[in-house]
Amino acid sequence: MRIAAVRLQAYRLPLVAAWTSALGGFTAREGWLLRIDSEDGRSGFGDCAPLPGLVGESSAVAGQALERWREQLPAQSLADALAGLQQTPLAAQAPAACAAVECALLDLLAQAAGLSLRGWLARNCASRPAPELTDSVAVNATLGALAHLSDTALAAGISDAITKGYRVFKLKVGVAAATAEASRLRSLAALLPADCRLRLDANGAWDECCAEQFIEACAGMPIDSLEEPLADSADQAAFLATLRRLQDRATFPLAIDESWPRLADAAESFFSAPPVHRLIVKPPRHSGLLPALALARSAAASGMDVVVTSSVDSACGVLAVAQLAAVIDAERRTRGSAALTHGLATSPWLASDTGAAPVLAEGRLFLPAAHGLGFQPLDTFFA
Ligand SMILES: O=C(O)CCC(=O)c1ccccc1C(=O)O
Ligand SMILES: [Mg+2]
Repeated sequence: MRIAAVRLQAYRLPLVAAWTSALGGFTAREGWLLRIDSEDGRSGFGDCAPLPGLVGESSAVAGQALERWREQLPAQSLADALAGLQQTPLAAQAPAACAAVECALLDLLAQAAGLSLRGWLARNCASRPAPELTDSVAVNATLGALAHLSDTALAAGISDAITKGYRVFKLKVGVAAATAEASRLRSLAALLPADCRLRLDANGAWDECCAEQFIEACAGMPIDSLEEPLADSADQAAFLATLRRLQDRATFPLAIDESWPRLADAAESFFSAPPVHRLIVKPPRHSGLLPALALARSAAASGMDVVVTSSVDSACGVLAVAQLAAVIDAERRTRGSAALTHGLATSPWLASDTGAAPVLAEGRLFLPAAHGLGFQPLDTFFA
């Protein structure tokens, strides 16, 4: 099956409230929806919305890469386009753009095979025998930055999330003083139902001393995990050694998220003795769903937990990551472990979207039954 046309549509989606973290924030998400039409009249979709410093390349680099692919892809077969995608230097230079192209190609291949995208991944790329998929994945509620929530707003946010069936609540920390944040968390933790946990993300806010103080202060609290406790350092060996020391002291998993790209070159030695217990996987950072699945499998084989998250992405981007989460969960269950909770409940942060976002209920994200990705853009896109 050949590619007939490639179309791009830029978008800007305002948030319902400002997103803040130790790495700054944003009030809107900007990116492109990519549509690839095949000669048989089907359309596949991909989302490209990098967040420089957090996920992927700059917008300028992403835009140029998407233009290049728009010129190069027509008349290629889907299989050739997919096989060639990771071979070009553009794949590493523009991982978010590459992920969008890959997603649209996989959408078309899965539709042509009469399979959901997760079904296609499970059949073509996952372990043998193909793991048994579920149609929903557990997700955390995404509450925002602790420092920017009043006690009242925080209590209301948690109680609303509990009503909606969430059991894991994600909060950004590292915005105010670490000791003050830890003592607020302690008061909050005392009010949580027994089966609920806090998932924290410092986005690299702290030096070793601060991180250690925070982690000590959290001892005994129902913490699911803490992402990126440690500020970037030019000395990679020292960074990893400090993370390892912090993980040894913590009673909960520490997670690597945005510092992965600097560690990826030494992935083999990293996975031979992982310094932390958890890796956050974001396909637009890793050039697509297939490289992200390969990375997730390396991490899982090393004993790490793998959590996939979106980055307040549009419905198209969230669906792609959620399809991957279903496959990662299924493989984890075949190893006898319970599925983890993923960071995919970000759509409520968007005041408008590119299409229908996946249904969130009972603390889970429900995947569409449709063949392919299951994304349909609003009529205003590609009009
Ligand atoms: O995981 C979630 O629930 C929300 C995702 C999230 O925290 C995030 C959103 C945008 C950019 C970076 C991050 C991050 O995990 O650091
Ligand atoms: Mg994070």
